[in-house]
Amino acid sequence: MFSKRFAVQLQSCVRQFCTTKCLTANAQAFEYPSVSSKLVKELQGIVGQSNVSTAEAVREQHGHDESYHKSSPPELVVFAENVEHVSHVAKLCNNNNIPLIPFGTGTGLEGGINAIKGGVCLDLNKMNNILAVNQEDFDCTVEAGVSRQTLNSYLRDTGLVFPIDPGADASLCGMCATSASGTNAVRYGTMRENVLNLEVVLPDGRVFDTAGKGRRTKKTSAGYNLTNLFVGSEGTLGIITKATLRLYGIPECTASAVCSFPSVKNAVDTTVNILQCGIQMARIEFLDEVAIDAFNKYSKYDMKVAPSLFMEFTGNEGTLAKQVDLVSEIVNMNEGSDFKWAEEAEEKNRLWKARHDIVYACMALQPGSKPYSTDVCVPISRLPDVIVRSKELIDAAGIIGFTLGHVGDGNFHNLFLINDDMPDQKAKAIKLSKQIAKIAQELDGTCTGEHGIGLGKKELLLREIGEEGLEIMKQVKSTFDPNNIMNPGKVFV
Ligand SMILES: Cc1cc2c(cc1C)N(C[C@H](O)[C@H](O)[C@H](O)COP(=O)(O)OP(=O)(O)OC[C@H]1O[C@@H](n3cnc4c(N)ncnc43)[C@H](O)[C@@H]1O)c1[nH]c(=O)[nH]c(=O)c1N2
Ligand SMILES: O=C(O)C(=O)Cc1ccccc1
Ligand SMILES: [Mn+2]
Repeated sequence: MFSKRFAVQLQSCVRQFCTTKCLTANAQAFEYPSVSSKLVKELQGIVGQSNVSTAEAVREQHGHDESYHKSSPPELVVFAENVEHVSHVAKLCNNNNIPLIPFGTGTGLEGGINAIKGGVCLDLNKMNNILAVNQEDFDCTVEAGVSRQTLNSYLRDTGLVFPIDPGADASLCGMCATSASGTNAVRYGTMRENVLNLEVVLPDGRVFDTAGKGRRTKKTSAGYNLTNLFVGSEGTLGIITKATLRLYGIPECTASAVCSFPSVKNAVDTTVNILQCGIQMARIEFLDEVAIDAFNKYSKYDMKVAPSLFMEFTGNEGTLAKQVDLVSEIVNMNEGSDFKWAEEAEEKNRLWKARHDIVYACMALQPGSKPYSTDVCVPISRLPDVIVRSKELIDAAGIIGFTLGHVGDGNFHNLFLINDDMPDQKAKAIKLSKQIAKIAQELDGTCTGEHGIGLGKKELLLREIGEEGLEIMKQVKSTFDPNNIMNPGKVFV
């Protein structure tokens, strides 16, 4: 019997021996072989010449997401048009030990698409058909490249909506891959609660449906939950080529409001009180005074520069009025003031768009900067503690940090502005981010509520689930991806 170590050495010798003409010089430094011109021709044979690009601009565009992580362009980009393309490309890469990185829309915030080990980026945007909308069953099935806004525009006349809203117009399968959520998870949950089935291509080319072909039930007890194994897998297990998603009726009535508080603690305590009273809210968002200042300047508002809550209520006329009364009472009890209501649809849309633009609002304060984000989530009772402590750390570090987030879920972000010309900012942001994640973990929370592990939080994942947990995750990965070609270098230390 060969020992495992010997087998790995042997594999690496074979790889080196097999490496033919390289496309990029720096790919030589990686443990994976470079993409040979022979392989390029084979890929062109699968997807057609026009669907393979080695152009510098295309590679660069696919080498980074919206995070602070430095760009790592893939050796080439392949555009798939259908699941057969995906299957053949995966198999070819697998047989040649070439890294394969699925690409949605590149709006991720943890460096998930950066090709740090070289290889092939598989862009799925050309697979953009909405395959089914079952109005009477409240579900739909979309191909990998369909974005959230495209789906919702398509649904406009049906009275239905796909509500999960990370702000960015991300691909829905990318949102599955990162287990995205956003402002209205309080009411609708995250991607985990809203995916009924996924079509997945494994690295060996097999295509399968995680809940069984054509299944689209709200409930199932049939075996392991393979669907949710792929939700949040960040491209490390296989390629999601189709998603069957839950839809919701647009609520009869919606009301949005903002209000201000004398301190961060008052605002967060209000959130905790509202949730502990069991009041059904659609969104409860927090912005601290630094974020409100950026919000006012960028989106032309004149809110009081103070810690604030943005809320959304949904229901019918009767239920809505009761909720609003109760929440107003809790707000007053916590010294909240300056209640402002957005009633017209236009006004509400403007308010929530401005909330979603907050990252750009903060970045506008330091043009050319990139956002460095924390993304912790804690049990709701621990939220005041972790937010107050994180703000104290930020003040002590002498760096500009914005605090905002989906406090109704116990999930919040600190945003630091990173300018490549100011290395001390980056060092401070990295240190703070780790400190805050560790505080969250100590308070029974997680280092990421919605952005994922990607490149920057691998150590924190180990800390969160321990050596054994990580080892089990690695075993799961090797079952699906024994050659470790799927998005290597991500998630696992
Ligand atoms: C301004 C702004 C604001 C926000 C956010 C981004 C930005 C720019 N996000 C983050 C982002 O929108 C979210 O992570 C999306 O789910 C990413 O979807 P993309 O299609 O862009 O995936 P992207 O292309 O960035 O890929 C992300 C990861 O998923 C993998 N992947 C993509 N498509 C795949 C597929 N079909 N099969 C397998 N793997 C695949 C990739 O390999 C990578 O690891 C966010 N998020 C959030 O949850 N809440 C929020 O509030 C926000 N807010
Ligand atoms: O706005 C949000 O809720 C986000 O998740 C985006 C984000 C990006 C960078 C820093 C903080 C938040
Ligand atoms: Mn968020």
